[in-house]
Amino acid sequence: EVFTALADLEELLQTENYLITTLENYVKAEEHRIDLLKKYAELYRKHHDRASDDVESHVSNPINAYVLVKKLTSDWQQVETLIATDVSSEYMANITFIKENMKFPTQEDLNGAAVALTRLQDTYHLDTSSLARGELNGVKYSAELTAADCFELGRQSYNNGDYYHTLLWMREADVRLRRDSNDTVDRSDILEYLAFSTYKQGNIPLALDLTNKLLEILPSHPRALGNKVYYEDELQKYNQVKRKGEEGELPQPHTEDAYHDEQREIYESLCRGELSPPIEITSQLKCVYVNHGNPYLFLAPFKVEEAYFNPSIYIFHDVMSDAEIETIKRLATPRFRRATVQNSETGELEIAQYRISKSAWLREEEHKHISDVTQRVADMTMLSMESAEELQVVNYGIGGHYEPHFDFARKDEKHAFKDLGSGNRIATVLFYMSDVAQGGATVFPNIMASVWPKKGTAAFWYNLHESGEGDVNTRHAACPVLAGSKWVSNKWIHEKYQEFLRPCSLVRPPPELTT
Ligand SMILES: O=C(O)CCC(=O)C(=O)O
Ligand SMILES: [Fe+2]
Repeated sequence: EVFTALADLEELLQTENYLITTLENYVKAEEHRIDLLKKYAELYRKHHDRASDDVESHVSNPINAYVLVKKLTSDWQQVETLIATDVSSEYMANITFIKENMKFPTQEDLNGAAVALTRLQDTYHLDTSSLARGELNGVKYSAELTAADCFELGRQSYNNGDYYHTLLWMREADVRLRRDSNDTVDRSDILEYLAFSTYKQGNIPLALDLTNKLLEILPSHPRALGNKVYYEDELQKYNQVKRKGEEGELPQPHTEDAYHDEQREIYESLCRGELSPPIEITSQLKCVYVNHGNPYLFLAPFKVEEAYFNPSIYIFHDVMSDAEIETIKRLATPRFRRATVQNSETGELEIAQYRISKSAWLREEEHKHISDVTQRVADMTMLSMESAEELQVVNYGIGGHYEPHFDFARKDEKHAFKDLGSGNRIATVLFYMSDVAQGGATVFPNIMASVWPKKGTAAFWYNLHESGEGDVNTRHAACPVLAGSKWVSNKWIHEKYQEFLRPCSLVRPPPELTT
């Protein structure tokens, strides 16, 4: 599928360019054919009208008689041939070739792109009408959506059983249709989706109301007639129950659900940049130059900023050059696959809605720039790269994200990493290889920390406590990308060989001995 990475979407523009050219050429060919037919028609009409002025004297002339017969035999044959000429096959063959040989989106892509848009809408609190105007947080990025575009978003949501977004987008389609009645969508279709989704959301009176409106437009609409009876019945039953006072209590939210809702709220607020760590933490955070006593780093020490303290999250500035980034992107792009996650029960790799991006792995031997990056990670972290994984490159497309997760394997994940022989993922170094126009932060909901992508910087944290126990506070997520393209790469460092290397802190002196 193509919607999961921006790199693929760029190729779609090229496909579209070929399609447009084919369409233009087809239109030209058809126009030429129609022009010829028009000329024939005009000529025939002219001759005919002249003859009709005086029928008898016209046909009594032998030359005219000959011309008339000839026109209707051999000349007319040409007209028929021209009418029957199939200009379309050649162009259809062209289109088929383009679809088969170039990147082309599928129905799943359409669905994926629609789901991504509704996810962005929720996470970033974007209202439907601004989105339809092509605005993201007040910045106009794109053309307006038509009523038909909004209708399709509603239809996709409906097919996913998402009635909440169906209603939002169908209402918007309706508003836009009233404004621009030239649009290619029928109000009756909008009303039908609105009525059914409203019913699904439990509002029977409104569903009935909408169905009646639909019947005003199309009085014999078969489904609407059936639904009207059904809604009226349901409403009657409901009213009877209410009169008897048998109404049960409203279901109370399950406490576990409430916990998850709260977690989700924190996660999304962090993505919107509305939360930060408490002042007790932020007031202690430092920015320092670090050389780890490594003579190579004396002249160009690392610029390190703390994003959180205990667990420490470090931000290293300017640790990946533009040239390295270009190499990494170039090598990874042709190898991109939809990113997978490990099923914690079966150990199988599978695709999931909660992780949407494309990724590829790069080996050190492939390019000096890759091995340079590994060496830099060693210098930054002072850890051994002996047991580290290859470099994972990730590109996020429209609404691409990775919901809150741990990078380390939990105890119950028996199958966790293929190579647990090298121990668990002790640390993560996450390189940002692009700036992101809007959205796309890496956020840590347990500690309310966030790191915003900046090209050339890297985030570094330990996933495990010194005991080897997983640190639950490292739970983190990649927020959906709202505007722009997000490129990152991960270097996961494992426990093996780090026994004597792990420093207590990168930026703080060891605690002083007290007497
Ligand atoms: O892209 C990000 O900001 C985080 C990615 C991540 O957490 C992961 O790939 O494990
Ligand atoms: Fe992660």
